[in-house]
Amino acid sequence: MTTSPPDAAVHVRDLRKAYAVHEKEPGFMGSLRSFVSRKTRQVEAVRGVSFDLHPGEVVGFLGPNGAGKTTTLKMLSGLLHPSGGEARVAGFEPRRREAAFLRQITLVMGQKQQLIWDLPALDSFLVNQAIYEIPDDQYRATMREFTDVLGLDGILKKQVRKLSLGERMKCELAAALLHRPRVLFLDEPTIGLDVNMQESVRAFVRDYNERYDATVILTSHYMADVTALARRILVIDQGALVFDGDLGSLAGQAGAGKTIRLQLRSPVTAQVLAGYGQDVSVDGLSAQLSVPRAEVSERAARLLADLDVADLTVEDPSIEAIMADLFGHRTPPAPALETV
Ligand SMILES: Nc1ncnc2c1ncn2[C@@H]1O[C@H](COP(=O)(O)OP(=O)(O)OP(=O)(O)O)[C@@H](O)[C@H]1O
Repeated sequence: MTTSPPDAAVHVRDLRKAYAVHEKEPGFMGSLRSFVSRKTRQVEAVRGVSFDLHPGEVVGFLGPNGAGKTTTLKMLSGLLHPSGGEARVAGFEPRRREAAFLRQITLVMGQKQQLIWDLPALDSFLVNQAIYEIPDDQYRATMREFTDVLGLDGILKKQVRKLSLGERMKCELAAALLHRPRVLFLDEPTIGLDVNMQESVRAFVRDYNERYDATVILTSHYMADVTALARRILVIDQGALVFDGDLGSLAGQAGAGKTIRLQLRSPVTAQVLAGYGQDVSVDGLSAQLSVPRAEVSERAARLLADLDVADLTVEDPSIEAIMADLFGHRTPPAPALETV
């Protein structure tokens, strides 16, 4: 067993999880056969993941569908027992689910809800106040703060079932953070929300992180969440950590090109620009193209020399482009808006 660095908020070494999956042929005969002899297959969802997070760090946890993100977060919050390896969160072993540990963490799953459906959110908050033994003055202060940052005025006394998806998600977040946890596991916290609501959730998470120096692990299919909140990125693929670093290095590793944006003084066709780079698009006197990272200066110099350019800017590739480079067709599109 390794010892965790004394200041690590999250310490993970060689963490593993294998699920036993029962397999059954389709149809009635399949059911009969599986009744007589049951076939079991091991799915290695997480295969030896290691990382450390220091207090206050916000990391984006990315990977294609089925990579092992949710399984890792469930192990770190103690909902699943690892098949091997070691995890410590805020100094606790998550699998023991000690009360003192549960007071330090929260797990928010955008697809699941903890609020009581038929009651106003305020009632669920009071239940959480009792469960986490939050003193009255702290409860009132936190409620004031969350109401302010999340704009909860006017929705707390409505039945949860009557709230819009975005209003409900705001209440879910407030309920999950009411006990002021120091470590946040946020699994798709903005899923299905419209762009404004996604921005409110991001602003809330940013504010909470700064106010309480909270450590945050965030998974999201909306890359804007990740770029807005996280400086460090962990990428998991088929249960293994394949990247740990900043966005710029991830772009370098993925081999994604840079984007050159042009403002032209006289029109140029896409065919002409195709001689300078790829993924060319032209809209009147504006154009953009993608060029290999190592050749940015040479291509930019040629464009400036050959064409009548009013302005030229160079941008890093979007994180969507990076993930597409890394995982190609396995990268899921952002989910469609959910209706409730
Ligand atoms: N309860 C379970 N029983 C069996 N297999 C499971 C179970 N939960 C997850 N898996 C499998 O483990 C693997 C990892 O799943 P996990 O949900 O952790 O991935 P993920 O990265 O969160 O994916 P997504 O982005 O689609 O939510 C997948 O192959 C999945 O099918």
